[in-house]
Amino acid sequence: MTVTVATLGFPRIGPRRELKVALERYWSGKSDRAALLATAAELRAKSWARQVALGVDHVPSNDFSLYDHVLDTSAMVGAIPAIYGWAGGSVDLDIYFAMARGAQGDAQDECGQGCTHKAVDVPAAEMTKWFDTNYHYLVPEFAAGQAFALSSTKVIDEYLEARAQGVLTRPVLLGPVTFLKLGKSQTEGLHRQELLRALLPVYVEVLNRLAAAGATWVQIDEPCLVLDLAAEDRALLAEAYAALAAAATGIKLMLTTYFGALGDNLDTALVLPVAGLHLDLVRAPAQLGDVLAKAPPGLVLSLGIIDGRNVWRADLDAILARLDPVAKSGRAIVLAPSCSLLHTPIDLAQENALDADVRSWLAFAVQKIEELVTLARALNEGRSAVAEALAASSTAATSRRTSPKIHDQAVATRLAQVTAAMTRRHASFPERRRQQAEQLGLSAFPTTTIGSFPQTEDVRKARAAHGKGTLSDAEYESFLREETARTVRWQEQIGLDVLVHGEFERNDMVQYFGEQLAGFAFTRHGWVQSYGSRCVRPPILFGDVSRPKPMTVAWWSYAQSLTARPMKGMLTGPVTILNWSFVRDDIPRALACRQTALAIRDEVVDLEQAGARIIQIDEAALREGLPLRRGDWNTYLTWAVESFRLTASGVADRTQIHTHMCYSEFNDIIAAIGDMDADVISIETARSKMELLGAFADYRYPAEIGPGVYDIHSPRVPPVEEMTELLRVARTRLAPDQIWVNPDCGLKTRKWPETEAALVNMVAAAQAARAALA
Ligand SMILES: Nc1nc2c(c(=O)[nH]1)N[C@@H](CNc1ccc(C(=O)N[C@@H](CCC(=O)N[C@@H](CCC(=O)N[C@@H](CCC(=O)O)C(=O)O)C(=O)O)C(=O)O)cc1)CN2
Ligand code: MET
Ligand SMILES: [Zn+2]
Repeated sequence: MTVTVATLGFPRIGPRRELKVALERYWSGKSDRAALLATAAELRAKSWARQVALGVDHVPSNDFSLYDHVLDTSAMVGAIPAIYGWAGGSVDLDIYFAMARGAQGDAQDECGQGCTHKAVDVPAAEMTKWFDTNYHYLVPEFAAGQAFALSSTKVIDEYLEARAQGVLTRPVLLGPVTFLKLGKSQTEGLHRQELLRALLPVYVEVLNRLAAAGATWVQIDEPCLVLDLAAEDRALLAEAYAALAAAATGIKLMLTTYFGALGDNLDTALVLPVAGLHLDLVRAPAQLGDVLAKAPPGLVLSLGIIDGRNVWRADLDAILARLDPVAKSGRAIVLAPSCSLLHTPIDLAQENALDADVRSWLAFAVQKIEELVTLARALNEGRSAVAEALAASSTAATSRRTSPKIHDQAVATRLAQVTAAMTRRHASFPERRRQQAEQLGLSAFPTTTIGSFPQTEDVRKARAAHGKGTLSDAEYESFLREETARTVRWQEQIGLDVLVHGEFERNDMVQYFGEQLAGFAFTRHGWVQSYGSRCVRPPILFGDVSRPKPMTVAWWSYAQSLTARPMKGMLTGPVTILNWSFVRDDIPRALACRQTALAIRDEVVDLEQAGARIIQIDEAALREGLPLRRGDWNTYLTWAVESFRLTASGVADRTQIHTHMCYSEFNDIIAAIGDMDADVISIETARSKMELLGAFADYRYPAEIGPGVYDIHSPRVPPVEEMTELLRVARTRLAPDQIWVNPDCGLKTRKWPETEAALVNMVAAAQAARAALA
């Protein structure tokens, strides 16, 4: 039987982030809807054509999104919260982007049809991490009596669009059970079974329309199948797929799982009435044996054997050795990446500045597809048909394994000398707190920000020019100094208590450190979507990590020299550096993390020596690194927390260590957060209205907390009363002397006008809280 090749999803942003540019132009009013939609269509056409040219048999459609595929699904089924004022019918772009980004005033109204729009002031929907990735989705919201109706025909439209270009695609849908599981309801006790029963007719309608349009296969993603599931979830899956199989005409479903093993859900998955099943054999290689033993003979297996979550070139010989017996068994198989290629950069061919050795060890989305096609040809036509490609793969694997670039004896020696004492502060928190209060002398409800200030076009342009050499080192430096000085003065002026330098010199909180640490490589165009138009270029951790020289001390010293108020030292922690990088797969993650911890520890000590009284070590990604299965949590949390403590514990008791985590689910890991033993933690709480403080209160979290009162993900300016109210709620959960006042996260994505207005309001809210205390 012929082995075929599928991609489960291709990056949406375009090789040069064309989608980002088009979206931001549209949002700022510099272009119109037609221009945005034309760019989007062009990107889709190019990505389909490219995949066809590379030899993909099952090219996906509806993997593209203007913002997020979960939001697309909410639009498809008409799950639009009442605050967005949707009147039914098809969900238009204004509502779509209001859900994605919030909306304020009438600035965004550009229907251009002469209708009078009311001024709107709505917050964005909640955004959270997609499984254990750095991709964020918009959380679906379900109301009491939630009804569903087909409200966006995007999936059908894009199928037809590709078809018109001669490409018969396999449309991608987010499966109904995962969709419901990712969502939340404002009403307690809203039954998921009722929701599912209301939802299924929409899915049936979509499948029938796709069938009518000519689709034969549909990829239906149910990554919830790799999570710990309750009996109730399993029942929902059974009910959902029975209904889809019974009602949908002629469509074959490829049930797609990724990011882990089916594990104890395998039997559940295998009895679902679907035509195919996709397995992540990178995260969970061992499951292939079980599946082969148990799967009904007619079930098409899609084998996810190329890593969709990392950038390493595959060892094709090793993979072929595993595939041979499956191919010979006569079962229909499809070769695929482990998951959508959304999480990898697009094309290594664009990288001409990478170290040649490191480059030869890498594969981005395009190269991964080439690997899949090579593997399929080896199985279909024999190895000799692709001898050259196989030899190149094998040479690269050997080169990487034996390269002197990845080992550093000094790092190994230093790691061997780490003691338990190095992971503990000297005194316990109450004693540290006393010393810190004495040294800092802050008032109640101290105000601060999380670190970054707006990364304006000017800042980015200056950095780009400096990179190109058209702006000299001295010019760039003096530009950054001026930005920093202005920002420090402004923070003093509006009355913030603890200041930051603004991070203008940083391209990104992880990449900036990656560029200065030994053991990391970085790309020019290796962008990966994080949310909406926002992208990151994850550094590539390929070797042992060390810090050749101080990284942030000079900028901190300059900023502190401008003010008498405490200036926070600002660092990214080792767990976050690790989780937001592409990490080597030849040593355990825990070890790479410890190496990074030692490097950042050196920076912490140097900042203290330079005079820093407060040092913030951001661990924004600690939670997203949590394994998807509860049974694996402890191991991870143990080494992650230990790495943080190793980083933070080189300082005196009077030095205040802050950490920052911008997410809102702590209930499950609050004990580990406590074990980190930070003096102050800032967290994201504005969108969830302080919901998560319950976890801290129940745990009797002893240290100080800055629950974010300003949702920085949206241009919306929160009024004083809104933040005062959030602080009032915080006071019902925490002791007044525990509370700091700060935004949810850094302000790099914001513009100055809204930032200024919001922070002035925030300071006023803190003053109101102080007054209420007196
Ligand atoms: N790594 C990481 N993950 C994270 C976060 C984070 O901050 N970092 N925050 C959370 C939310 N996610 C976010 C992800 C990205 C951005 C973000 O702002 N990204 C920027 C890019 C940041 C960057 O690397 N900037 C570079 C490159 C900027 C650039 O585009 N330069 C132009 C040229 C500039 C010009 O001429 O205008 C180019 O290279 O083409 C720089 O400043 O130097 C963007 O998409 O716009 C924000 C939040 C969770 N995950
Ligand atoms: N210090 C960083 C900033 O303010 C923390 C961001 S967490 C994603 O941008
Ligand atoms: Zn943050």
